Amino acid sequence: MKQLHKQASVNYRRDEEMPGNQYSPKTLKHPRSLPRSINYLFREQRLLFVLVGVLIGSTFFILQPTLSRLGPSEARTAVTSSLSGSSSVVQSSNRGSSGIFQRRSVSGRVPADLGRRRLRIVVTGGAGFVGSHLVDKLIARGDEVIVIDNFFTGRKDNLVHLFGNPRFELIRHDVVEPILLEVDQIYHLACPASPVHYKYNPVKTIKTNVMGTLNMLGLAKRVGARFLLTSTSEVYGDPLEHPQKETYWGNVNPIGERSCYDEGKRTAETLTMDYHRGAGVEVRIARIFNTYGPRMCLDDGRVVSNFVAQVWFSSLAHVTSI
Ligand SMILES: O=C(O)[C@H]1O[C@H](OP(=O)(O)OP(=O)(O)OC[C@H]2O[C@@H](n3ccc(=O)[nH]c3=O)[C@H](O)[C@@H]2O)[C@H](O)[C@@H](O)[C@@H]1O
Repeated sequence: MKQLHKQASVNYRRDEEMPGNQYSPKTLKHPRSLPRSINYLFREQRLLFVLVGVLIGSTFFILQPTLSRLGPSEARTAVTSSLSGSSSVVQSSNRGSSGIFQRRSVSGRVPADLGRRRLRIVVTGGAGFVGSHLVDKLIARGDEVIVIDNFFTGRKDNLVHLFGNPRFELIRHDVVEPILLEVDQIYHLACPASPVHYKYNPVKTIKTNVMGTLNMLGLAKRVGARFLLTSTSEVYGDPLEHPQKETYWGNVNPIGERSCYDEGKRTAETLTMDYHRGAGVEVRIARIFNTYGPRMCLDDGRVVSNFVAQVWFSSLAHVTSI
């Protein structure tokens, strides 16, 4: 303590002894340095080079997001027409909003014939009867489609015509396991639909409806994708109202043989609405009634294919409840 005190007094004395003992701030740089740097910039056309660099950079960043979404040939068209001063641009609305794409005319940024932004879409159960037709529509519309299917009732034959298409991908995957993909929209169809198939392994049927739907809704929430569930008229069970309106809640036996499907789809609808209300996921539910058409198996077990098969093979049609 004594020593410290001593040192402090020594320092004090030294300060006193120094001539001109005032606080001297750091000397400022010479004011002439500013015009000198401007001079440096103007010399040898340096400023011109900087400006040209900025122009090239910003042109690249403006065009890059558009070009990366196009195929090589479309990108070439886009570049050519934007260079030649084409006068149309397509601007998409926010993902969270209505999702309808608005066409706006702004001079010379994006070419005229691009239409709306290409979407990346997952279709679960896309190898099935309804799913494969949906995939065809989406591909024809110009979108990128990823099909996820475990081929329980679906067939590769339904999609084989798309195998060479660069906008099409097929993944063998069971939706009861989570999967992470970057997509804009999810069409969730994976589920056996014919009574013969969904009663084959009822526990798996309800697991697909609950776990599969949870996984797909989780994905939709994570990546901000819009979600569509294909539900069924079976959610009305043995209806007491005819025809059934959307507001009708149904009459379902929760312990019957069909309940793995009926209650499974009802739970899937509940989950869908809870993700919408709780997590803000944009959702759609489509209750499909009886469908039929090309790619449906003759032994599918649903009412129309049953009639056709019976008429085809025995020229007699029986009406039985399955
Ligand atoms: O009409 C309806 O209510 C049904 O319509 C379609 O079903 P659909 O195409 O007619 O039936 P399938 O041809 O059997 O297609 C189901 C697809 O899901 C697939 N799937 C099934 C089960 C499973 O666990 N995972 C899975 O990917 C199947 O392999 C198949 O590709 C929808 O896929 C069903 O969700 C909907 O309930």
